[in-house]
Amino acid sequence: MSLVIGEISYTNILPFFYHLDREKLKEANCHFTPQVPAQLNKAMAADQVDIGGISSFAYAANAGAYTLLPNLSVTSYGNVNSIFLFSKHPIEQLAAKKIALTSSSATSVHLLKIILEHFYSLDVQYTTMKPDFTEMLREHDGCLLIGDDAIRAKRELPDNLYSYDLGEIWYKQTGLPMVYAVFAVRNEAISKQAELVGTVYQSFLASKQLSEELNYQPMIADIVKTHGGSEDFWNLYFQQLCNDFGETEQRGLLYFYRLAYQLGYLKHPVDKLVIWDSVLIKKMLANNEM
Ligand SMILES: C=C(O[C@@H]1C=C(C(=O)O)C=C[C@H]1O)C(=O)O
Repeated sequence: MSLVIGEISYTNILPFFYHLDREKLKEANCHFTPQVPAQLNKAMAADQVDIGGISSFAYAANAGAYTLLPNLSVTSYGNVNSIFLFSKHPIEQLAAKKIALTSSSATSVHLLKIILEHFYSLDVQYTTMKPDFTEMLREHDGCLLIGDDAIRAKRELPDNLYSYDLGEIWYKQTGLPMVYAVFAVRNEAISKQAELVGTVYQSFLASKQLSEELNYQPMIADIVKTHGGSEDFWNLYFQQLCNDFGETEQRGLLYFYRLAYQLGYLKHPVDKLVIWDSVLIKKMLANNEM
């Protein structure tokens, strides 16, 4: 029995991974695979990754095959600070303009399309590219970057460019949080090895809780060393992200799915989320079945 754990290679997912007892999980035959979200989405759809963080859009595209893990997400109520449309023109003037989209995202590219099409009534031309800010803007009017690529570009943004935080726009337009990443597990992995899935789930939850209790220290000190930026920036970044997945976050996500379906980005409507039963998990733990 073994499980492949997908690990999004951006700092925003760190609260779930920083305090994991990786040695213990490796001894239990878990393997970690760090990749950008679009690659993890693909790998999970191809049965190469069993459990972990994926783009929330990828859950909707594979809803029948995956189950969501409760209380875990990467969400923002307003500014997300790492998902930006950078543009040579004000957003209202983007009709028929050319936008380069990062190839590492699934949620944010659809979020941008929904924002421009549904909220701004703009028809825009899109090209998908590797997340290279300079290359993307060479022949395009704007570009979408996410994660650490977006944080770096925003830090060094030339004065003549506009930047739009997609989390902020979504919240202003809908009054709802935006869920970028969810934690999912392939249904097959639950049916074959529920105990190990439970152990991994509890480990993610414990890491998240400890991260919150410690106010994201010392994680932030490590991030400053590896990614630069100030402690103040990262403190605010993690304070503004929400890692819960309760009723309001789920409502925001379902509204995103509704618009994605209406605009033709999802083949099937998703109006229900299948979430692993946390009561059952607790019972299994209490009975020492995990
Ligand atoms: C907040 C972010 O959320 C990420 C955005 C994703 C996407 O657009 O598909 C996927 C996973 C999240 O970790 C970010 O990368 O900045």
